[in-house]
Amino acid sequence: MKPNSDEKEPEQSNWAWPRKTWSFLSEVRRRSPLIQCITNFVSMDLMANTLLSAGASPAMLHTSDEIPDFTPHINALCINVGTLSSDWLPAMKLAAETASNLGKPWVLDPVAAGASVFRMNACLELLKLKPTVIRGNGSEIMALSKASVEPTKGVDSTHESTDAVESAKALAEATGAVVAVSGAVDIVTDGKLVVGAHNGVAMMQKITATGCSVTALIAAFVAVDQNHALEATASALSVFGIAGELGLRLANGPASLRMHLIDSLYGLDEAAVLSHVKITRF
Ligand SMILES: Nc1ncnc2c1ncn2[C@@H]1O[C@H](COP(=O)(O)OP(=O)(O)O)[C@@H](O)[C@H]1O
Ligand SMILES: Cc1ncsc1CCOP(=O)(O)O
Ligand SMILES: [Mg+2]
Repeated sequence: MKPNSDEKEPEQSNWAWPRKTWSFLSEVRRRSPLIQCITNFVSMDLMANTLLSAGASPAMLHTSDEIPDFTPHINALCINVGTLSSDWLPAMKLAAETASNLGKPWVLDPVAAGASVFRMNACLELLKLKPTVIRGNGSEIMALSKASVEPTKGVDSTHESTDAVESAKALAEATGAVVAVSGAVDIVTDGKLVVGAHNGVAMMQKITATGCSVTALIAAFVAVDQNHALEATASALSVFGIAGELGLRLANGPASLRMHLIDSLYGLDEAAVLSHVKITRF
């Protein structure tokens, strides 16, 4: 029986999400999309292991010298400005431009976007290259939406994701991207529809690079169906959150949660996904 009576919009009604999410995860496992990640030094290991556990194939290639040969063969690209420096930015732009020109999806993680003028300008230049999805925490999405540089707590958020709903909608409208704001509730919007993914546990914030890693997971989900980027994004956030929920049952703290989250993501089965996905209209 359906858990709600939203007969008019079966595609978006709550009962459809668990099946949709399972179908995305199954496709990632079946097709093992190749995901190029140009990411910060902190996140490289957890991001690559997250992608492998989900069934995708990560490649952390970041030099401009290789992009013309390699990027045309990827299924999606993840760009993360976490440890940005001026010598890395041209490669990020070249990879994003190559992906965009070839119609391949790419996802931007604007880590600490509002922390400096250099970082903000880099993010604004990357936005011009048409990311398919932008995923940040509340403070990052609010700063990027207003293009405002002001004292921040760096990579951590001082806002709830729900504080950033209007900023996320405005950013989605302005860029044409699907925008995701992570937090206790993960918000996902294309500028009109807003959905919330209610999975995850607070301790995930105590593991560095969980945000970076879920952005890469979004790239893997979008890679298998780029025409449904909003659904792919919400599904990836929900799956990562469920891995955190199941992982916490076995964990003693952040270090063991990191390990059990990866194991839980690897072992997620249909029954667990169908019974745990909590995605609703927001
Ligand atoms: N309070 C919370 N409750 C449940 N899940 C959370 C909470 N805070 C963050 N998460 C989850 O942790 C992951 C990283 O999100 P977040 O900490 O917001 O990103 P970032 O590391 O970029 O700041 C996401 O999957 C998010 O859903
Ligand atoms: C600590 C840190 N410093 C620069 S990038 C980075 C990792 C940030 O990872 P996340 O955004 O997933 O918390
Ligand atoms: Mg982050």
